[in-house]
Amino acid sequence: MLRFDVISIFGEMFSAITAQGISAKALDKGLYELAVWNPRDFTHDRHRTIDDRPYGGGPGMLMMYEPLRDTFKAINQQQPEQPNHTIYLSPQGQPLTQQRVAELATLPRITLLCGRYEGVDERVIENFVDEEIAIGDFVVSGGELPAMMLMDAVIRLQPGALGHQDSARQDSFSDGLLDCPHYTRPEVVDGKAVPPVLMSGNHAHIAKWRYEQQRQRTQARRPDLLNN
Ligand SMILES: CN1CCN(C(=O)c2nonc2N)CC1
Repeated sequence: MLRFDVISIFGEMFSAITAQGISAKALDKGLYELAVWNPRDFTHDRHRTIDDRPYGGGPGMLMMYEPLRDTFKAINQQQPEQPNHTIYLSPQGQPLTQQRVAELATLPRITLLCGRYEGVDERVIENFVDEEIAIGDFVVSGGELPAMMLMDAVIRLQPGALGHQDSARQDSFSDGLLDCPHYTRPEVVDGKAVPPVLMSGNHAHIAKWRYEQQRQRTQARRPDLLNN
């Protein structure tokens, strides 16, 4: 079973994936397990301090090294026999792709470090992080939402997570192309009809049309994907 260990000072945010949807059902089915660790539990001062000002000056605060070091130590005492892959969510990371998601989905164990403030002391990354991943070229308030997006993408690829295993295969990017258009009832609405091929019952024609739609849509919207 895939195990996620998440380091966050806002662990309650993760109810967004444990309480609803495919990720909640997958948790109930035992397709993955999740443990959330708060670095404040690894402090020793009255104020449970986990952040401090940056050396050299500059705006904001940084997450300090020692509470994170001690959190990693506690995590790595769990199931030490399981190889652990530690990811720091950060705008400085490699952009997350469906290909990387598929690779991550094969791992037995993933630790996700969710930064807050201006980030973490660089020595944390040097000593404990295997991979930095960016969820996009924009900045959000912390690593929790990026972590949940990565987790959701990985969880839905776990066998048994989706009602129909084909769903994951048909997703956008799963074959390097954007997804084709989809339609459901009614057949005609506001003067717009479902493409007749989809009503033909001819599965070969339908598959051909869908693939052609994927290629046209990818060429029009994301030609960069066609160079891979
Ligand atoms: C310290 N904190 C800054 C904000 N942040 C991100 O914007 C981010 N994470 O992953 N992809 C991203 N983009 C997470 C880390």
